[in-house]
Amino acid sequence: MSRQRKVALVGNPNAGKSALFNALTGARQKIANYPGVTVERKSGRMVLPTGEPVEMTDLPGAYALDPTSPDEEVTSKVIRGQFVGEAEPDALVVVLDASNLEQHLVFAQEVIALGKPTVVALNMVDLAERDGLVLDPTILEEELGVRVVPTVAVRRRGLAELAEALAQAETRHPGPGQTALGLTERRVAAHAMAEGAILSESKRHRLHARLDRLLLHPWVGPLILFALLFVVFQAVFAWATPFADALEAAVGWLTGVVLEIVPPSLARDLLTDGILAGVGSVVVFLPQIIILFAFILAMEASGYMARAAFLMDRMMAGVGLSGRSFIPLLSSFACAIPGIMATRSIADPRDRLTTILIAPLMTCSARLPVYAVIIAAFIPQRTVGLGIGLQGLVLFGLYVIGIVGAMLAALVLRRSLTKGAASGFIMELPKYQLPRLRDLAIGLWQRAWIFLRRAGTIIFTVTVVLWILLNFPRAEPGQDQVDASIAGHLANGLAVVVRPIGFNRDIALSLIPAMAAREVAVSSLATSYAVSNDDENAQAMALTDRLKASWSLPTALAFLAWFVFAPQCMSTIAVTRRETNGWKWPAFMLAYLFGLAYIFAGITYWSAVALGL
Ligand SMILES: Nc1nc2c(ncn2[C@@H]2O[C@H](COP(=O)(O)OP(=O)(O)OP(=O)(O)O)[C@@H](O)[C@H]2O)c(=O)[nH]1
Ligand SMILES: [Mg+2]
Repeated sequence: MSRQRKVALVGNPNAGKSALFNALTGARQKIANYPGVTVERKSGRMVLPTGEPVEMTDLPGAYALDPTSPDEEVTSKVIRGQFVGEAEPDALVVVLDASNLEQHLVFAQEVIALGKPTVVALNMVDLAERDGLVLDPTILEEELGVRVVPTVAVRRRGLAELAEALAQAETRHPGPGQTALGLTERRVAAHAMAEGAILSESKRHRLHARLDRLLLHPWVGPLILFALLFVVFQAVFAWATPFADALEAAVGWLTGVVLEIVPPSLARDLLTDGILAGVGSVVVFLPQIIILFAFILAMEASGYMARAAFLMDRMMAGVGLSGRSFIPLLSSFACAIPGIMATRSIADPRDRLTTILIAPLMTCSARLPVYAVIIAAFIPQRTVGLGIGLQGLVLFGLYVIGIVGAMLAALVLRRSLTKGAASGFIMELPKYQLPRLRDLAIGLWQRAWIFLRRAGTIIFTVTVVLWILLNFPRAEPGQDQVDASIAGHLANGLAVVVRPIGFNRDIALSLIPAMAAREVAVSSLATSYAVSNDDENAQAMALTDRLKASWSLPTALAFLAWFVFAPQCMSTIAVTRRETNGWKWPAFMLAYLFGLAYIFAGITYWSAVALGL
């Protein structure tokens, strides 16, 4: 029996390869409206109309077979069969953006010239039509010597024809006389071909040009971006509050039910103090996470995010980074791990290293529960004029401090350890699109699921282990259980180190387990308060009320400052080790971020005390 044949999807960034891959194989690869989304190859299975199953591979976008960045290198190696452990593809699907034909044809010619059985997917014909372009695929077929099938990946149009063409392409020999042309010749040919294939063109994209003039304006643009982000963080608090309150009430109610029906025992304590108080205190932040990601996903899908990258380019160049770093840094707002992986699209190694080192300063979504619980407890829920909520303002401020900290860190790094000139920015701007509700819903569902899965696995496990360490050995009568426990002893040791920056024993107790995941800081605070408090009435008390009762405002602010900088996440360190091939840089990252966290928490605490807060 012969092995299953392989088909690879190739094309320029943002052509719709991953969207086509998802449509053909039923996979759920991330797609977004900016170049450089896919940085690793991914495989799936599809069945051709002949009944033959083939293995489909989605590749990172590339501009040439001659790679200039690590993600392009993946593409180039896979296509040529030089990727270790991966067989050479038997056929290729070249994905073109029909509304950006001339540019995409440059790379398409290079790929077709390899002589493999190839089909061209003329994707995004809907956008081309919208822009008033009328295209003739048969003219392209003649010029390119391969089948050209119009598709709309996101509406599953043209998929059957594409599969049909693919089945035939596999049994057909590649066209004769396809000599590899140089870049300039291919550019000239691409221009001629695009000209020939475009039958007519209207001026409908004038509106978009006008929109770009506004959104990319040197000073109006950044203002709009700033205002937009401001609204996002206001919304995170204002809209989420009723839902978060309802979830909190539900957890409180459940705790009441357990206390009612389960007789007093250690098992009941584990349920109420460990699981409900601990994990429950994190899960209540689901609404905030969803609202934040709804904005991020909508900004990505509409094409605005790529404009934001353009706006930021100047500022990034100022600190020695290129706009290329924007997307990885942006991804780090969800989580530093995909962010650090996305640096593979940065060609310059020093650029890339700098971006990896500052990525953990972008506020990942795991910090949101920590920020939100402290803000809810210590920042009054009032407006500061013009209907601007103070809580949302503080949250916005924390994000801004993270960004400013990252830019300053980059500035210092680029003048010392990762010295070098900033490289140019070559990102093309995607077209504006209205976000599709279905894609938004899927994206939100995925984010919610990631969050809940973390709560159910890592946060759950760490909280239960902490609960055990907090409960043994048992306290003598009259002694506080936390003081008597193993965890309490460890925390008292660490407290000596963090007391100068205003941290109490309970905070010290939460810092070590929070290395597993930042949200654990919240669950371990909740659990330790629940364990040290035997009063059943107090057990139903919300974490925010307990915090208010036992922390001073300077301590709370210092805790926030700590979390802006502290590298409280093992997985980030692990992925940094993998991406930098060694322990040197992750060790450096840990040291400089903990150093910054300590210093800034200290400054915050002492300033707040001096101000009499
Ligand atoms: N209107 C329309 N949008 C599309 C079509 N195909 C893809 N898109 C959108 O175009 C954007 C880019 O799609 P992706 O599949 O991420 O592109 P890609 O080629 O995988 O990009 P990289 O991974 O960055 O190389 C996404 O916002 C998609 O929703 C299409 O046929 N029509
Ligand atoms: Mg992709």
